[in-house]
Amino acid sequence: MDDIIREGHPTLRTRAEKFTFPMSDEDKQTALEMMEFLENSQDPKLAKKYKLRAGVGLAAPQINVPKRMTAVLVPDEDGNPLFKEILINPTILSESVQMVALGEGEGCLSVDRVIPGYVPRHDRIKLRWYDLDGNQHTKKLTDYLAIVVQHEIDHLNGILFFDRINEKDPFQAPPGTFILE
Ligand SMILES: CC(C)(C)[C@H](NC(=O)Nc1cc(F)cc(F)c1)C(=O)N(CC(=O)NO)CC1CCCC1
Ligand SMILES: [Zn+2]
Repeated sequence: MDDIIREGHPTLRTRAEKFTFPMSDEDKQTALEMMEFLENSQDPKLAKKYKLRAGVGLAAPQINVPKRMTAVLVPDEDGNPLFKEILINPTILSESVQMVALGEGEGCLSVDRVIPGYVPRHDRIKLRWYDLDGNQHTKKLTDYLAIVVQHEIDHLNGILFFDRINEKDPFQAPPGTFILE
């Protein structure tokens, strides 16, 4: 997974293709490797050894695979997986009017620079996705987990987090946006 493409690579600005089922073994293998990358990046020893930033999400376009799949691995305070899923053809069925933004802004595994500013996102979303076997799942997500998933789905649509930062005033978010510290 050291072949994470960086900002400037055209694949990061393309719309990824939907999967049809059954998925090829190759695509399933790629999905599992994406999750393995996140697990390794969150292992302090391995992260140190391979100089990895602890990743919580990775979208296939970031490894130059323009297909609609993303791995999400969000740990809880004890480091146990709060949400660990490979999302195939994820779609947001509904989203709250309430907006949220991380107080410290966002970064990206494909963006090697710090871009300050609030990234306004929906605080609650109803997510639908398929797993590697083609089973359908639906789940309501809130706060940080909702932020991660929206960040990853943006990658499937060629959107990067800084596209959503207010250009005139980076730390101005839409009125009522909940700032998550
Ligand atoms: C860009 C990077 C800083 C590596 C970010 N990591 C991250 O948020 N790590 C983290 C946070 C925790 F709360 C607990 C923990 F264990 C690790 C990340 O993976 N991403 C994913 C990405 O770039 N996907 O394409 C960026 C995040 C910004 C907001 C949502 C995802
Ligand atoms: Zn990213």
